Amino acid sequence: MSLVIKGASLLGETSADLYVDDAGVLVDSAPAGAATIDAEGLVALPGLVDLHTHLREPGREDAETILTGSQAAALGGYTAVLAMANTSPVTDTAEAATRVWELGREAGLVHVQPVGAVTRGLGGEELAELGLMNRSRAGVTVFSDDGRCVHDARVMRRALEYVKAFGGVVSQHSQDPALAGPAACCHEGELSGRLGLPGWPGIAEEVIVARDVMLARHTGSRVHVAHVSTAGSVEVVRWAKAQGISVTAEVTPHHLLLTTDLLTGYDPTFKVNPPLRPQEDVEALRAALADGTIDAVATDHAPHARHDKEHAFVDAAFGMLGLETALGVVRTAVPDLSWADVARVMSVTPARIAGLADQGQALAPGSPAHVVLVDPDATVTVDREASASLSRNNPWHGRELGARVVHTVYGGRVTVRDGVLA
Ligand SMILES: NC(=O)N[C@@H](CC(=O)O)C(=O)O
Ligand SMILES: [Zn+2]
Ligand SMILES: [Zn+2]
Repeated sequence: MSLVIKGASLLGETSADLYVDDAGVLVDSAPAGAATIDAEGLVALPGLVDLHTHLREPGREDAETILTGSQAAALGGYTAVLAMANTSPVTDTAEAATRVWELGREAGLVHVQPVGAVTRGLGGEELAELGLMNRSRAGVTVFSDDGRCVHDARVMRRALEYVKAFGGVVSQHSQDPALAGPAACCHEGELSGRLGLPGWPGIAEEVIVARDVMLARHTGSRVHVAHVSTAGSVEVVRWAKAQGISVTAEVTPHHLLLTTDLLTGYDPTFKVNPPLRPQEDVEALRAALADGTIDAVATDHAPHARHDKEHAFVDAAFGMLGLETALGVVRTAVPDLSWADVARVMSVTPARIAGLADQGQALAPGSPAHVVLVDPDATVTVDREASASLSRNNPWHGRELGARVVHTVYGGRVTVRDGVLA
C-alpha cells in the first residue's frame, strides 16, 4: 500500500513529506490513493539497524523467537537486525543460516540477517562453513562466536584471512579467558572485592582488542569489536584507526548509561557480559561515540527466561534486553548527539559494516522505504511487562527515557503505528 508521511523533520532538520509507492520505495510525488501518516513534529530517520541481537531461535523459543524478537525490534524503530549465532544448534552451516533468514522473512517485520559462527559449534577450534554461509541465500558477511571469544590467535588469523576473500568481517567478543576466569561476573575493582564477586578485569578485553587489530593489520582483513566496554579498548581502537587498520567498534546502550555501582543490590538483571563498568569508562565510551572512534550503537539484546536469570548473582545468565529501549537510552545518555549523528551510529554505519545495501539509505527518492518516526520531545517510562519480548530481563524497568518511537515503516509496510504493533 502506498503512503504519504506528512510533515516529518528529516534527520531533525528540514520538514518534508515522504512518498512511498506500493513497491515500498520512496518516490518524489504522492502516489494516487495513498494512505496518510501525520508526522508533524516527528523526526524521520532511516530505519535502525542492529548489529548485535540474540533471537534465541532455534533452541530457546521460551526466551525469544524470531517473530517476538522482530516485534521488539520494530517497536524499537529497527528495520534490520543481525541475529547472533549462539543458538542451539549454532548457526554454523549454510543450512542453519538460511533457516534463520527464512524465518525472518516469514515474520516480515524487519530484515533478519544471520550472523555465522566463526568456529564449528562455537568450539573455538575448527572454522565453520564460512564460505558456504556467505554463498547461501542468507549471504552471511558477519561472523562471530559471540558469547565466547575466538581466543586462539591462530584460529582468529585464519578466520580473518578466509573472510577477506569475500569482504566479510569477524565480530569479536573480546574476552581473554585466562585473564577473566570462568567465574568472572562483575567488573574487577574495589567494588567486586567488597561484594565478594569474581572480577572480570578491563584488561581481559583490551588485550584481545589489541591483538585483533594487529591481526587485522597483518591479514589486511576487517575486524569488528563487539560491545566495547572500557576506556583502554577505546584507546586501542583510536590508535588502530589512526594507523589505517580496518577496525570498527560498537557500544551497547547499557554501557553508555549504567555503571557497576548498580550491582550493590546483587540484582541479576544487571549481570551482563561484558560487565557494567565504572563511570570513567562510561564517559570514555560516550566521547568515543561522539568523535567517531566507536562507529555504532548495537543493542546486544539478550533475552533470558526467568528460570535462567532469577538466581544468585554468580549463577544467573548474562544479558539484558535492549531492542525496545535503545533509541531512548541513546537520547538519554548522549543528548548532545544530533539526529543526523543518531542516524549515523544506529542506521547508516551499522548497515555499511554489515554490508546491507538496502538499509541505512538516505530518505530520498529511490531508497527503500525503511523509516522510523520519533517524537523528539516525548519521554517514556519503561514498563517491563509492556514488551513484545518473551523475556523480562529489562534493566530499564521504571526508568524515564528520552524520545519515543511513534511509527516504524519497513519496506513501505507500517510495522508500528502510534507506538503499537500495526
Ligand atoms: N551479552 C550477554 O551478557 N549475553 C549474551 C552473550 C554475549 O553477548 O556475549 C547472550 O547470548 O546472552
Ligand atoms: Zn558478547
Ligand atoms: Zn551478544
